Formats: sequence, structure tokens, C-alpha cells
Amino acid sequence: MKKIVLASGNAGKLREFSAMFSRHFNDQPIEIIPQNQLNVHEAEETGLSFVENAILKARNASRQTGLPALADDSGIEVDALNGAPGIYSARYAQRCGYQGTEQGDAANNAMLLQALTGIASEQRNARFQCVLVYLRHADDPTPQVFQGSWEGRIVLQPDGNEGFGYDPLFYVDSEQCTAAALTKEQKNRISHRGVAMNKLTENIRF
Ligand SMILES: O=P(O)(O)OP(=O)(O)OP(=O)(O)OC[C@H]1O[C@@H](n2cnc3c(O)ncnc32)[C@H](O)[C@@H]1O
Ligand SMILES: [Mg+2]
Repeated sequence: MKKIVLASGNAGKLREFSAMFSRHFNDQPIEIIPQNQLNVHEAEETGLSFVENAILKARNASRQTGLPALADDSGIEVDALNGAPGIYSARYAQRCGYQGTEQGDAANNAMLLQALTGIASEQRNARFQCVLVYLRHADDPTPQVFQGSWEGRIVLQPDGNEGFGYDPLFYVDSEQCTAAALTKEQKNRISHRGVAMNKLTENIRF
């Protein structure tokens, strides 16, 4: 059985990957192991782009485990905010000095709604970005990179209970609901991560 470390500590991403791997690779002898099960210390995300951060995360996990590694760096870009939160999506509220009592995803979502106060619906275009990086080993000089993006717009009020992160704020025109109102299967079929994962499955033989 080939083992691959999944270099993410985000429970929402891990749930989506678990469903996507069982759909795409159920006939292949591979085992995907989340990095926290292998006691990997998380990498510092010091890059200035999604791809740099994904490489840092994959290399860190591969170095500490001796296994091939897959990492996901992702985030949301809002046009009216010149692309913010972008690569800082996970740390948005903290970086903006958000004063509310919420924590984690809830604080980030509240901060984003606050930043967009007074901006009309048609000026709230946004997209999720996902970059996946696969490294065969920690010093792999040819990281394989797969990217996906997903267009939408930021709603005025959060809606939906599925998904994670910014999903309750991300309205998808084609589905006429937020990403948090989709099932995991529906989201994976069309999301930034689903698109990147489809490219990976077409190009990688583990
Ligand atoms: O780095 P890892 O350990 O993978 O976990 P993380 O949560 O820190 O992940 P990132 O650094 O890639 O930051 C991604 C941010 O973008 C958000 N995000 C990414 N994909 C998303 C999705 O499909 N739906 C909602 N929010 C998403 C997520 O909530 C984070 O705030
Ligand atoms: Mg992170």
C-alpha cells in the first residue's frame, strides 16, 4: 500500500479530500494519511503566493514523515478588496485586528462582511482559489502543481450549514445558493478544490 501524507490540518478540507479520494482512487492501493496523525508540526506559511505556500506545506510534511506529500493552499479573493483576503484568508480577522468575540472561521466571515459594508451585490464578485502540490519526496525538484478557481459573490447575510470557512458567504450563481447550502458531493463537483483535484487525477500516477 502506497502511503501519502496529506499536509493539511483543516478538518473541512480533510473531509472533502476523503470523499474525493474515495471517488477517484478507490481502485488504487494508496493510503492518504492526514499529517496530524503522523505528528507533523505545521509549516509556517511565509510564501507570497498560493503555490509557494503549498510547496512549503508539502515539503514540511514530506521532510518530517519521509513520505510523498500532497498540500492544498487556498483562499478567497474579493475584487472590491483588491484580492484580499487572498493568501491571508485563514488569518484575515487577526491581520485586520478584528475586535468581535468570534473565533476562527466565524471571525474571518464577520471581518469580511464588515470590510464590504455598503458595497452593493453587483460589486461583490469573488473567487475561491486552490493550489494543490504533490511532492514525491522532500527534495523533489519538480513539484507537480494543479490549480482550480471558482467564481461567485459575497452575500449580505451568511446562509447554509454545510462546508467550512467562507462557504456561508459565497453565493454560486449556477446553483442559486451559497457554497454552504451544497452537499459535499455537489461542492466537490464544481469547487476550486474539485477542479484542481480533477486535474491531479488526470495527471498523476501515484
Ligand atoms: O494550511 P492548512 O493546514 O491546509 O489549513 P488552513 O485552514 O490554514 O488552510 P489555508 O492556509 O490554505 O487557508 C485557507 C483559507 O481559505 C478558506 N477556504 C479554503 N477553501 C475553502 C472552501 O472550500 N470553502 C470555504 N473556505 C475555504 C479556509 O477557511 C481558510 O481560511
Ligand atoms: Mg494554513
